[in-house]
Amino acid sequence: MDSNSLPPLSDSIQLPVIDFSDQNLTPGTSKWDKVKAEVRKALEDYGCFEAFFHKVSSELDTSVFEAIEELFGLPIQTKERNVSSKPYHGYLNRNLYESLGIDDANLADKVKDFTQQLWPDHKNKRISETMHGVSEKLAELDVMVRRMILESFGIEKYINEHLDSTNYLFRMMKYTPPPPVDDDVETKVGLPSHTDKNIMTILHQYQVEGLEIQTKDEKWFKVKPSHQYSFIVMVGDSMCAFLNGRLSSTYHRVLMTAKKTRYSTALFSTPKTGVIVDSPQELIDEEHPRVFKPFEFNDYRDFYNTEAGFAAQSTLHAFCAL
Ligand SMILES: O=C(O)CCC(=O)C(=O)O
Ligand SMILES: [Fe+2]
Repeated sequence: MDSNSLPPLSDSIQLPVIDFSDQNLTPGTSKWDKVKAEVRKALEDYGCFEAFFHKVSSELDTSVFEAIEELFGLPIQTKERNVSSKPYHGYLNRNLYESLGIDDANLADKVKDFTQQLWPDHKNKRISETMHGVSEKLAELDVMVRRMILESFGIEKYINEHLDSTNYLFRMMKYTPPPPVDDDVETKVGLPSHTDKNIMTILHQYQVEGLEIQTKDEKWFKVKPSHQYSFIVMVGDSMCAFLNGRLSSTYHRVLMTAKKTRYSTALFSTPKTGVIVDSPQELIDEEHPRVFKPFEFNDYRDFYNTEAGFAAQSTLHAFCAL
């Protein structure tokens, strides 16, 4: 989370809304090409957009919300059993922010391992099926978006290799409202300003707002989704590096201006251990010289976990700019 001084409270922004709910949204169709152009434009302008995605039904959304409330309601000693060897993958608890993580959340057995950590006796099948169900659906959205991005840059021949080189982390977040007496902006920070380090992120907030993004002119805006069931899709640093800087990752943060507990979820597509994040030669030429040195994602995340990495204005530039 890069250090940034905090400006006054922000206005709202309506991000471009892109509809992924057409059953016939398949590669090669005119509908696909239209949505692809919208995705490219929104990501160039904002590094993120709002997606409508009917495959996560309102029933599934409600089940996820109930499951999250139940998970965070567990005793802290139980939640602390959600451990991982990778940083930012297990249980975290800082100030207003608490979060739990499921690695490989699109794989049923891995989600069962997670619920077994928390409920060793009965594994909580209901919750594991819900979390696996939503992760699987959101992974479909992630694949569509990434396919569109690669096609739009004329590098679709790398799509299978690119998809095979990533896995999915699903995180659930809980933000507690700050004490009502204190009106200092700093005490409202749920999550400080940062760019995501992974490939793409799909965020969902449950009714209580708080997510803010920084636009290219460095102004902060509250994200106001146009619909309760929509998702915010964001470019992460690894996608930025893979595309030789052609799309930028978005600075975002959570400010707890609401007086209610806020829950959110995120599906992160992330380079697998050992994968080198590098731009295809097609994206490097005289007009677009190479911007970043190739890197192994775990080294990048480890750098972010150091004092220098955390303090850097841009972790990506501090780590691997040429
Ligand atoms: O809770 C949110 O809306 C944002 C979470 C986030 O930015 C993150 O987990 O990286
Ligand atoms: Fe983030």
